Amino acid sequence: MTLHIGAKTDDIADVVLMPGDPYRAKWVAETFLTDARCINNVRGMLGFTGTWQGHRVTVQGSGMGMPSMSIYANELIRDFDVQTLIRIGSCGAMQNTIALRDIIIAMTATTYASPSSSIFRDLNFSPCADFSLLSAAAQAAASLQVGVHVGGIYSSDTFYDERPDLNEAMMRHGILGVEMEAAELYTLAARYGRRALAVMTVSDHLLTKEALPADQRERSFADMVHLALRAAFEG
Ligand SMILES: O=P(O)(O)O[C@H]1O[C@H](CO)[C@@H](O)[C@H]1O
Ligand SMILES: O=c1cc[nH]c(=O)[nH]1
Repeated sequence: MTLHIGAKTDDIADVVLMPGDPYRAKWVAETFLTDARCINNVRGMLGFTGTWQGHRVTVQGSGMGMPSMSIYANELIRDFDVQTLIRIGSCGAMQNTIALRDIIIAMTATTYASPSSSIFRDLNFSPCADFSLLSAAAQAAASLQVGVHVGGIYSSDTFYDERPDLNEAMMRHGILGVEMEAAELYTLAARYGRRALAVMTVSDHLLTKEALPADQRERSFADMVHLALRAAFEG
C-alpha cells in the first residue's frame, strides 16, 4: 500500500491503463475485463484489476493534470513495479483534419511545464512514447472504423488557458491535440525504464468548438480502450 493507492503489491498487474477519470476506469473494468475487482478507492481515485483475453490488467484513474498523474505513476512504478503504463484519455483536437471521436496516438508530448521540468534546468527534454507500444497501437488502428492520427500532442497544465498564443503556436507546429498528463507520464517512464503510451479520444475541438457531453467522455470510448489493450499485449 502507498499513500494514494490502497492495494497490496500483488493486486496490481504489470500493465496499467490510466484514464484521468476514475469513473472511466470503472466503466473500462466493467465493460472490458473479466473478474474485475476494485483494488483502490483512496480519495475516490478508483482502480480495478481483472483479465483481458487471459492477460492481467489494472485500470487506475490518474486524476486531472500532471501533478496528479505524477503521484499515481510514481507509486505504480516505484512501489508496484508496473512495467507498462498506457494513458486512455480525452483531448481537444487542434487541426482541421481531425474530427470529434477520432483517436490520437501521442508520439511526443510537448509541455510548457511539468512536475519534472526542474530536473532538466537549461534543457528542453523531449518526452516520447515507447516505440513498440506506439507501433503496435498504429497497426491495431488499421482495423478501426474511426480516424486515427499519430503525432505530437501538447500536455498543458491549464484547462482554462489565459495564454491562447500557446495553443496557437502548437497548432502552427502541427500538434494534433491538447490534454493534461502525457508529458509527465512519458518523462517518468523514461526515468525508470518503463514503457508508456498515451492514446486519446477527441472529446472536443478547439477550432470547430464542438464538444461531447460528460457522460460520453466517461463511458463511450471503446475503440480507444481496444487499441490500448491490443498495444499492451501485442507491442
Ligand atoms: O479525460 P481525461 O483522461 O481526464 O483527459 C482530459 O480531460 C481532463 C480535462 O477535462 C484532463 O485530465 C485532460 O487530460
Ligand atoms: O485537456 C483537455 C482535454 C480535452 N479538451 C481540451 O481542450 N483540453
